[in-house]
Amino acid sequence: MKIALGADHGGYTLKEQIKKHLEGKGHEVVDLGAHSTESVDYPEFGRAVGEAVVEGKADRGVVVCGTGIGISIAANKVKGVRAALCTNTTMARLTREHNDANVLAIGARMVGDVLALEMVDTFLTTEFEGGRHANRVAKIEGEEKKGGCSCGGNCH
Ligand SMILES: O=C(CO)[C@H](O)[C@H](O)COP(=O)(O)O
Repeated sequence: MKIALGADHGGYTLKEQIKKHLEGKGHEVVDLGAHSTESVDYPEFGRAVGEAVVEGKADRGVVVCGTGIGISIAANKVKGVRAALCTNTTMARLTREHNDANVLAIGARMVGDVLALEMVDTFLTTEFEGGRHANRVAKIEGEEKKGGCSCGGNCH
């Protein structure tokens, strides 16, 4: 699989570990930064990963910041992104099975490295269940089309 990775300074070290882990398993990694622990702003990295996924430059994305919160919010601003902040492997599995999440968000200051790598593996190996969940994901996509304005999707 082709995986886009992004992190701020708080997530940089874990992002590097995830990169090594994924490459060791034969995945192709698209590393969209950051490239050091120098302080940076997480929104640009969340956006970069989100765009890579919706533009088909990566199959899925993983984003990391200190809590995982800011970078997941940023990634979710990109239309078509369903970024899920997870803190355990059950969430990582269920967000694939039920939400068809395409970006996994992790808080490097919140979870240990071993758990983080397990969540990544679970996220990448779990398929969307479809069925009743497909209707719900379609409704999320419908909300995106409305674009937060009153046009009903006509102006986009
Ligand atoms: O978790 C984050 C966003 O949700 C950031 O990683 C965090 O806010 C960075 O903080 P600092 O600049 O103090 O290292």
